Amino acid sequence: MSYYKRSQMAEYRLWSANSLGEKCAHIVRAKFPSSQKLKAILFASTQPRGGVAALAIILALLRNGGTHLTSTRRTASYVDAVAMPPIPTQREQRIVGTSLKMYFDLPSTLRYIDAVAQLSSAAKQANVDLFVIPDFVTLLPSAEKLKDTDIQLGAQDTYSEDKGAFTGEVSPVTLKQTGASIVEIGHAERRRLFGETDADVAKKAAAVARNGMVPLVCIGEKSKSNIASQAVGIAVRECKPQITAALSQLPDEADVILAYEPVWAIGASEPAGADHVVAVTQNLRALVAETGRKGRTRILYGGSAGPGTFQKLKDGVDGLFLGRFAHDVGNLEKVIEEMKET
Ligand SMILES: O=C[C@H](O)COP(=O)(O)O
Repeated sequence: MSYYKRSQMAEYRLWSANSLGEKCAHIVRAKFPSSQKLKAILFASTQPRGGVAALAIILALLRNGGTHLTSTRRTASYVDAVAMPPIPTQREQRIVGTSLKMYFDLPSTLRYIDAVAQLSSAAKQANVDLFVIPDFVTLLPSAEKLKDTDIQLGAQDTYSEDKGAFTGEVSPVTLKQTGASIVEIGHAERRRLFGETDADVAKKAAAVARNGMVPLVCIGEKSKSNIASQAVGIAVRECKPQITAALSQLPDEADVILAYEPVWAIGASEPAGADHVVAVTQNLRALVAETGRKGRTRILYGGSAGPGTFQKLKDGVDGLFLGRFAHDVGNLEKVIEEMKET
């Protein structure tokens, strides 16, 4: 196969698979002169693990200023002469939302939903998708309050079967009927307190998609290393089976939201470090890219996030999943405003 054809195919692999590809290609296009761009793409294409390799190479290029790519012996001047087709650089629509967990009673939840409803036009103007996840009991009145807004309603969990003798569980069919369009599954608290496994979460993901809603799959590492270089590897290793299990049960074209929440950052005084989150989420994006799935995958960060967090993480995530720091609706408003500016 000609170098031209191979480089085209390599670039196609980078940008057609998903937003990781788009972002990688964009980085290469923006940062490097023609010969290096082509070499980077060609080099990535020769690697056994496509997207992951591509990302590693591109990150390496960014670190060393684009001067160490001469190991692509086969590229040479032949490739330098090739003109590449335009690369799409569109980013994912940003998204922010909050789960109330079990913090509020019924009247407080309804007051909260009223306040969130007021943010609909701000979110629209900022081009940010906004969602809110109250408890099950408050879903119906919340849906009523949000019906004239663009705000999406979510549920905090679901059962994996549509109907039957499952006392105490809530069917995804019923959730859909309330007006919910997002269902959170696999939160660290459910995994820890209620023993949910990756297999349970995967079945729930399938149930959510089967009923026409988007699964918001929570993932995150329990272990924390103080050695930064090790911490990223640990996180990716722990998150990988969580993602793989969920995606394995989802139709290829189903949309999914992954909420990356390091377990040790949930309920803390501050979010995980930005370098850590960006490195981990870029790796997770590469993992998803490897699957070649067609559905839209957006990645959020959660864990003590609030105003000021998104700006630091925007190279890795498409948005935030807020907890306590959104209990003050003013903070949620600030986050939306910040997403508009970044
Ligand atoms: O569901 C949200 C996350 O678990 C984050 O909660 P948090 O911000 O209160 O730590």
